[in-house]
Amino acid sequence: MTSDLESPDPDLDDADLHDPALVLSEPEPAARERHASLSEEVEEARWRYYVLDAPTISDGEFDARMRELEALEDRFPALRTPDSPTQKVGGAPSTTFSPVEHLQRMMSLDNAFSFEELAHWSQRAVRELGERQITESGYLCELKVDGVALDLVYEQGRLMRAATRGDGRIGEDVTDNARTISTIPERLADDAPGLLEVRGEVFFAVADFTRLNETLVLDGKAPFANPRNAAAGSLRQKDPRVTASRALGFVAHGVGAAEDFEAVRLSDAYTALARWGIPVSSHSKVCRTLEEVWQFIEQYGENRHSVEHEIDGVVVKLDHRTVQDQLGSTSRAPRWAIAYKYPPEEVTTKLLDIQVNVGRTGRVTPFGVMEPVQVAGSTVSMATLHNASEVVRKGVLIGDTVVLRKAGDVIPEIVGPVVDLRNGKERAFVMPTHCPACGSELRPEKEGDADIRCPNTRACPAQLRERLFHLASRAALDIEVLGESAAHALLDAGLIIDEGDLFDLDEEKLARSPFFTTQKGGLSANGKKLLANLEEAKTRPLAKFLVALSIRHVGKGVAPDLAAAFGDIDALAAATEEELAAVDGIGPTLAASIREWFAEPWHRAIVAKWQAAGCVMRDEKVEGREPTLAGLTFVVTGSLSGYTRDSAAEALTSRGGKVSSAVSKKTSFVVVGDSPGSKYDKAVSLKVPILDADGFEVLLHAGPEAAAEVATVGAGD
Ligand SMILES: NC(=O)c1ccc[n+]([C@@H]2O[C@H](COP(=O)([O-])OP(=O)(O)OC[C@H]3O[C@@H](n4cnc5c(N)ncnc54)[C@H](O)[C@@H]3O)[C@@H](O)[C@H]2O)c1
Ligand SMILES: [Zn+2]
Repeated sequence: MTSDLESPDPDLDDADLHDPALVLSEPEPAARERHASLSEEVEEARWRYYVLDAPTISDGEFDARMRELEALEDRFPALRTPDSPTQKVGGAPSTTFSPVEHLQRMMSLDNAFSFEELAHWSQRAVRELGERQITESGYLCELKVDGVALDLVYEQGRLMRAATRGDGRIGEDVTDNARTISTIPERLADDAPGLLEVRGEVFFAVADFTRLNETLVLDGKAPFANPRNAAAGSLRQKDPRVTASRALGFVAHGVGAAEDFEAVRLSDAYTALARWGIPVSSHSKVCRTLEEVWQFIEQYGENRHSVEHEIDGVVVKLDHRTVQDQLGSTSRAPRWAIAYKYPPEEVTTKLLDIQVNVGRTGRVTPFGVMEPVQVAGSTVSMATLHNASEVVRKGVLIGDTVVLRKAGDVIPEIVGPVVDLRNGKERAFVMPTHCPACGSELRPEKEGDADIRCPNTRACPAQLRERLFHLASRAALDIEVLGESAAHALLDAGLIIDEGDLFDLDEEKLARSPFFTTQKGGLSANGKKLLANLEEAKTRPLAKFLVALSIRHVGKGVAPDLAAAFGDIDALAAATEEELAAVDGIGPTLAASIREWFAEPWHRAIVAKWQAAGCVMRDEKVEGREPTLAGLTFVVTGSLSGYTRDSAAEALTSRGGKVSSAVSKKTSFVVVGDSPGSKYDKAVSLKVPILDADGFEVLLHAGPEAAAEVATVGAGD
C-alpha cells in the first residue's frame, strides 16, 4: 500500500482560502514577538503533556493558543517556518525509552470546531478532486478516542514492536509495555499479511480510571487528572509490570506500512484488521453526505458519556484509499481527514477560597469559590467539595490553579490541583469550628461521623432557610412565592422563629417587611400571593405535609405509604416504632427516625401550631372509602385527563392500592394515558393488563374485577 504521507506538498497550503488583502509578506514586529512567545508556550505545554504526562493548561487553552498561532501565520505567511509548532507533530520523544523510527510517518490531525469549518474542509477536497469522487468515497466517521497513540508492527503475523508517536518520525519503544495489554494480540490470524503496521489508541475506560485513582490515593500517590493522562502515564512506565497492573484498552484507527495488503476503503481495512484479531471500534460509520456526518457528530455529542472510553471529538476521514493518496498531507496532518472537536469539559481556573455551606439538616459542606470560567456552555464560579476529607483527598489548596470539570448536566466538580503551577503562597483549608450562620460550635452528630453539623437545628438561620425552601417545593406544600428572596425577607424581619409560625402570618405581620409591602404601606403582590398560597396549602394531602416537615429519610417516596397507613398526623405521631416498622416499605431506620423526630418538643409544636392555624393534615377521603384495591400494584404512565400524576396515584393509594414506578410481572394493572412512555411497551411484552382512561374510571368506581373485563392484555390480543 503506497501513500504520499511522507512527501508533504507545500503548494497546497491554506493561503488561498484567506483574503489576499490581509496576507502581508513582512510581519509586523508585534506579530513576530507574539508568535515567538506563543510558540514557546506551546512547546512547553507539549513537553509537559507528551513527555511528563502532566499538563499545566487545559486542552481548550492549548487549542486556543494553536489557533492564534495559525491565525498569525495566515496573516503573515513568513512566520510559518518549518520549526513552527503548527508544522510539527506532538513532542520530542523522552530519553526514558529507546528511540525507534516508524516505518511510515505518524501524523496529527487538523481540527474543526464548527459545521462551517467542517464544510470548508470538505469543499476543499471537492474542489480538488471533484464532487463525484468525494461522493463515491464517502466519509468514514470515527469517535476520537481520548487516549495515547500507539504504533504496532506485525511481521509474519507476530507482534515485533510497539512505539508511541513521538515527533511523528521517531517514537519511543514501548514494546514490553504494550505486550501487557490483553486486547493487543501477540499473533494475528494465519491469513494476515507479511508486514502490517497498525495505528491505534491506548485508552483507559472511565470506570477503570476511577478505580485506579482510588487505589493510587490509598497508596499515598498522586492521582491522574483524567483518563487520557492515566493511559499515557500507564503505557509509558519504565517497569512493564506497572503497565500490566493497569486496565488499558486498545482500538485501531489506521494502517501504516503494509505488504501484500490492499484495501479499496479504509472501512474495508478495518474489517480485515478485525478478522485478524485486532480490536476495532464498533462505533464507526460510513456517511454519504456532510449532513449525515453532522448527525453522527451531534448524536455522539449528546451521548458523549455513553461510550466506555472518553472521546473528545469525531474524526471524519475520506474512506477511499485513492482519494486519500491523491489529497496527501501537509507536514503535520493528512488533508483527507479532520478532527471535529467537542467543546471541552475540563478547564483550569483559580481556586480563590474554600467556604462552607450549612444545609437543611445542619450538615456543613465546604465548597470552592473560583474565578468564574466558561465550561460546557455555562459560567461556573462555585463547586461543592462535599466534606473536609474530600478536600484532603483531592489535595487542593486555596490559591491553587485547579482542573474544573463539567460534563453535560452533571454538577461542576473540582478534579484536582495543577501542582506544577504552585508558587508557595497557597494555603490549606481549615474546617471552621463554629457555624458561619449562627455561631454555634460545630460537632459530629455521632462519634465517628465524617460530617460535622451545626447543632442549632431549630433557629440556625441557614438551616431554617433551607427547610423553608424545601417545605415550599413542589414535592411538599408547593408554596410558589416562598423562594430564596421571600425566605430571606421572612427571617430578616424576624417574622418567624421557626416554620411553626408560617401559617400564622397575616397582613399585619407581613407589613413589617419591606419585601411584602408597597411603598404606600399596602400589601405587595408578593405578600398577597404568599397569603393565598398558604391558604391553599392548608388542605394539601397528608403525604405532602409529611415531606414538608423535614423528617430525615421521609421524602416523596415513602410519605404516601405512611399517609396511606395512618391517614392522620396524630395517628402517625402516636405510633410506636414497631407499628411504624410494620408498614410496607418502612424499615427500622426510618421508623426510628420518625420516632426521634416526634420526640422533640419544638417539632411537635410545629404540628400543633399548623393544626391550630387550620392545616388539615388528615386524608378525609380515606375515611369511609373501601380499600377495594388492597393487595394490588399499579403503574401509571402518560397523562390521564382530569388527573395530575399525583392525583392519579392518590386515587389508587386512597383505595389501598400500591403505586410503583417500574412494570414487572407482579404489576396488577398498568394505567395508560396520552403519550405513554416505554412502560407501555414493557406492559405489552410482559402481558400485564392495560387500562386506558375509561378503564381507570371503571377500576376506581366498579373495582378490579370489572376493570379486568375492560383491560387489554399483550399486543393486539
Ligand atoms: N493540555 C495541554 O497542555 C496539551 C498539550 C499538547 C496537546 N494537547 C492536546 O492534544 C491535542 C493535540 O494533540 P495531537 O497533535 O495528538 O492531535 P489530536 O489529539 O488532536 O489528534 C491526533 C491524534 O488523535 C488520535 N486519535 C484518536 N482517535 C482517532 C481516530 N479515530 N482516528 C485517528 N486518530 C485518532 C490519534 O492518536 C492521533 O495521533 C490538542 O488539541 C490538545 O487537546 C494538550
Ligand atoms: Zn448554625
